[in-house]
Amino acid sequence: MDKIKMTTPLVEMDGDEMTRILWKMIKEELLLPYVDLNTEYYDLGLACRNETDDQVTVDAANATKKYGVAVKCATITPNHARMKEYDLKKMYKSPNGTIRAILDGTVFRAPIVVKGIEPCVRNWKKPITIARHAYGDIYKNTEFYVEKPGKVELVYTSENGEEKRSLVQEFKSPGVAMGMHNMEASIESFARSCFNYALDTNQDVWFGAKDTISKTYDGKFKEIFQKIFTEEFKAKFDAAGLTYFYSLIDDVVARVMKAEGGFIWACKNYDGDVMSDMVSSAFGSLAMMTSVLVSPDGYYEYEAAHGTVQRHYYRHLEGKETSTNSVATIFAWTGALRKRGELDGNKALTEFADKLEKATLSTIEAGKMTKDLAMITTIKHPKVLSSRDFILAVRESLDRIMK
Ligand SMILES: NC(=O)C1=CN([C@@H]2O[C@H](COP(=O)(O)OP(=O)(O)OC[C@H]3O[C@@H](n4cnc5c(N)ncnc54)[C@H](OP(=O)(O)O)[C@@H]3O)[C@@H](O)[C@H]2O)C=CC1
Ligand SMILES: O=C(O)CCC(=O)C(=O)O
Ligand SMILES: [Mn+2]
Repeated sequence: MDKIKMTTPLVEMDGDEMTRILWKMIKEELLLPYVDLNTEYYDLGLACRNETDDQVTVDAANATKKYGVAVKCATITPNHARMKEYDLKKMYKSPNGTIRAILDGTVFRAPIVVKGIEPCVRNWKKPITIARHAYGDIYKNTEFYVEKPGKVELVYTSENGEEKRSLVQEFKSPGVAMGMHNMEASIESFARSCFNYALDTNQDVWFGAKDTISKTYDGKFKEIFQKIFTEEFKAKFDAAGLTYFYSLIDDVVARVMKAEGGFIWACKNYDGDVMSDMVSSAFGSLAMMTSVLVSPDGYYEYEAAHGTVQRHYYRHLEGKETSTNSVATIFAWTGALRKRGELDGNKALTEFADKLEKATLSTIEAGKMTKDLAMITTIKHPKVLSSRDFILAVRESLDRIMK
């Protein structure tokens, strides 16, 4: 069989730890045998970020703007422990924060639903899609440790030198302080992408923020969502029988737990980060959630919602067998290949992405899965596979489908 050709390169961002191991296996076993992979490769592994003073991350984000579609492996965001472990020149910022700040947009995260893996929240009958604002807030903050008594102020200086200041805290003893921001234009495009996605997928939109406490910051999110909804989307929502619902974030969290699912939950950046892990884990496993960043300029970055699975990697380094679930990383590749195929009118590539997803899900439905799923499946006597054996089982299934 001839390999499927690709006309435009896909931006490939490699990553760290266990997901870097899975990345290589997925390419070797599930992609390269069938596709003449045309990627522009960026190594976002921590060693290379350190060598390039993190320039590689910026280059990868700019390449995504050039070609339109990227696929990213999970990466380490360094903390003090990682500084020592990797002998880093500095404590680099999150590559995801850097890339999302350059591309802007909304991250859509939806659970991968498969027979035999039921949500542990009994009343969830349909998937819940998290729409996470990808720009700003704590992911683009500035913060410091206050060592001695003194005053921390927030100061704004306009272009012609006028100042606006407000006291953050009069410190009598050591503490911490942080400044963060967001942009009206980014919040507007976040709102538009949520409402457009709702119309495309025929789902309601729920949004929660804490406007009673954060009257100006969260209040602005609430106001912009309502304005965009009323002015641009209400008529279309009415015609489609859909609704937009706003409430305080804590009320929304409580309601989500009692709901049936089948809606888009728009979340501010941090809420979406945390709640997507809660939703994916309750739907089955952290490794069963897709994630795509859709930028207002029409760029797409596909990834898994989970991290580098550090604990499994240390087992791997000790020479022990691991059973790490590669499904979300496989789906990051299929999402990116499908989008590349759609943009290039490359039907063979789009169909390949569909087949690889089908092969992955049918492997699980046949009772072959990694440990995280085996612990919760309703399938009797599941076969627990190692990281590699699961990918090989998907390969067998894919070979059958591709014939
Ligand atoms: N998008 C990204 O690039 C992200 C990167 N990170 C980075 O990842 C690193 C590790 O973060 P951590 O908090 O451990 O989060 P992880 O999401 O990597 O893992 C947390 C735990 O979830 C379970 N888990 C997650 N993914 C899988 C999988 N594919 N298969 C099986 N189990 C899974 C494991 O549980 P158990 O051990 O019980 O089996 C694991 O220990 C950090 O350095 C962080 O900076 C974190 C989040 C996102
Ligand atoms: O970039 C990071 O450090 C964390 C990212 C993350 O947790 C996510 O994308 O869900
Ligand atoms: Mn996260």
